[in-house]
Amino acid sequence: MLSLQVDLGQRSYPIHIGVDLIDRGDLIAAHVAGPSAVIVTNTTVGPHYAGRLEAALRAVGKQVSTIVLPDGEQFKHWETLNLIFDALLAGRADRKTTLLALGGGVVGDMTGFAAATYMRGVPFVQVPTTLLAQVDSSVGGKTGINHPLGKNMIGAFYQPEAVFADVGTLATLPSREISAGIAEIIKTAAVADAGFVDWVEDALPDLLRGDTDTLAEAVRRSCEVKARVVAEDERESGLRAILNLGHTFGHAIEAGLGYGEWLHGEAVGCGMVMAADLSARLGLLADADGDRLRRLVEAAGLPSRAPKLGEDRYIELMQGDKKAEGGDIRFVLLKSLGEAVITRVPEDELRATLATTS
Ligand SMILES: NC(=O)c1ccc[n+]([C@@H]2O[C@H](COP(=O)([O-])OP(=O)(O)OC[C@H]3O[C@@H](n4cnc5c(N)ncnc54)[C@H](O)[C@@H]3O)[C@@H](O)[C@H]2O)c1
Ligand SMILES: O=C(O)C(=O)C[C@@H](O)[C@H](O)[C@H](O)COP(=O)(O)O
Ligand SMILES: [Zn+2]
Repeated sequence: MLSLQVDLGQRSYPIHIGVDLIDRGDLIAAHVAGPSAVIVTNTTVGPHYAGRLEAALRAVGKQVSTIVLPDGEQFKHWETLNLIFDALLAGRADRKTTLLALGGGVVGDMTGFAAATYMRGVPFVQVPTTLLAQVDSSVGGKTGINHPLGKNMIGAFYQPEAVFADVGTLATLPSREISAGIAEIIKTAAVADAGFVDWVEDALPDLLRGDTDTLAEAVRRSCEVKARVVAEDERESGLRAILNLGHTFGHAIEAGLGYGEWLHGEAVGCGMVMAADLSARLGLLADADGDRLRRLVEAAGLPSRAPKLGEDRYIELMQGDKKAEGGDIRFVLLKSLGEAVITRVPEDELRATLATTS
């Protein structure tokens, strides 16, 4: 096992990365202050892993119950969130109850938001089981749900007590989901670490075949970058927005097609290619670097051609982006593979990118 730290003063927390961590009741229970824990999972992950996590916590004397949510991005909304509240209230969960998010980013984002708001805040622990959740969503405290008009539009910044990234759980993850996780790895590298981009290119075959050591190294390197950015700008008043590379386009694709049609990682992969096109068009990024990013996205098994939603529809959806100010869309663009910049963009250049990439 190896460990990193997210430095946020009194709200600092560890990220543990290793194999079979969900069996480590001793380590996990150290972040369950009261006598009770409630595992929140879904119908796919629960049958694989909830029993092991329950047994591990009971073995160290914790009372444990489990809430099972429907599976899918299309269920990341109010009604599903309410299922968590219904079960917590029916089970008389109190303020000392710790929630454990066992699953991918959807379970993690909803469990975190439930923890932020149940009785005005109870502790929660992230136990991410997708590559995407281990490299990105379990870290940093962005929690929330989708709205038909926009992605992650209702939520809270609320940090977990700890993150346990058990890379052994990735053995049951479908290959399409591995590719989706690689999209966020590429993003993290592209905005902050040129050496990491080189590493991802070399490691890609091993990542795609699910080699445990390579996956663990990708989780470590990604979390190292994310922890650094979050420690500097927890609430995205500036720097943290670089972690949104590809998301302005990507969120428009997700909402425009209907949540769950494309995976979040697929939309981000394609969104990065669109952002690179726009960066090159504005003279910020060399064409060769844009091509290199597109080749990496495609080699990772991700789409690089955007769906045809129509230019006006894309623009309408992107105007609702959380980075927009007074209706002006702000984009995370690239100056090189390893350095990002956040800027407004002339509409004709944006339309040119939409026309050529979709
Ligand atoms: N909070 C953040 O900072 C942040 C960052 C990135 C993404 N996100 C959010 O995360 C979500 C995407 O997360 P995701 O890609 O993990 O999707 P997901 O949570 O939908 O999980 C993907 C699929 O894999 C299944 N699954 C999970 N673990 C498994 C395992 N070990 N074995 C077999 N199947 C498994 C899930 O049930 C689901 O069907 C999006 O809603 C996105 O907005 C949030
Ligand atoms: O942690 C962040 O900050 C990110 O932007 C990470 C993204 O990968 C993630 O998809 C996040 O949920 C997007 O945030 P949003 O504020 O644009 O909804
Ligand atoms: Zn993302």
